[in-house]
Amino acid sequence: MTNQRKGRDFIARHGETVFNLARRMQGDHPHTPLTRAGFAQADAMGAALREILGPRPKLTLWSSSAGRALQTLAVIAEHLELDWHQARRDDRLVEIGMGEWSGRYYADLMAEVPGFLDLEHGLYTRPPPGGEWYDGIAARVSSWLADTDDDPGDRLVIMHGMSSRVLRGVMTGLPVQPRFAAPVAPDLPQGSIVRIEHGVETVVHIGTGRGAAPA
Ligand SMILES: O=C(O)[C@@H](CO)OP(=O)(O)O
Repeated sequence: MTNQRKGRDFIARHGETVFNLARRMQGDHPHTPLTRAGFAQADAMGAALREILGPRPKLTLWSSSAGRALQTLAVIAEHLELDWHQARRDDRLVEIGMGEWSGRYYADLMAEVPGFLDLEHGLYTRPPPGGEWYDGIAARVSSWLADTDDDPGDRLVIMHGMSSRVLRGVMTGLPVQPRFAAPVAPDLPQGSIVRIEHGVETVVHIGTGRGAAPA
């Protein structure tokens, strides 16, 4: 499926959190706060978007309902002189559900479940127990895309390492990767922003953070 929207979509991952810093898995955990590095990444994202869009752009603001995404959006909105309270949030934009792995340290899980992480792709090799798999993410982000297809003009969407890669994969029409059962776009450092227009992706800002996993 490719995106039918006429406007441009700017898609970014939230800034670094205390869990990212500690190499803990947060998944759909509702709130883990940003670190100072995370605020600096959000600050840089805001400045980059202001360079591209100017002050008070016509932009529909969307965010994952997770606190770390909303916190990142607050900093960006300040740069753009937009009202954070106008942002719309949706649970279909949250990070992969990590089930029993939620809150675990990557190092502990690597010792307990060797091979659970595909280090080359920065993705899991199996669904987390009680969690979600990439086809589930593709289904929920596709549902969000279908429901919001008639959003006017440009949009900014703040989400997460893995779920943003699946959304970007769906929007750019990448093939389903059998190993992951979903289309998954390449990983980008935390703090990066892509623009997708008519199904074509362009990286408009490269962040200084880490990749999706281990975060
Ligand atoms: O939830 C997490 O631990 C990571 C996984 O990639 O995602 P994010 O930090 O982007 O929310």
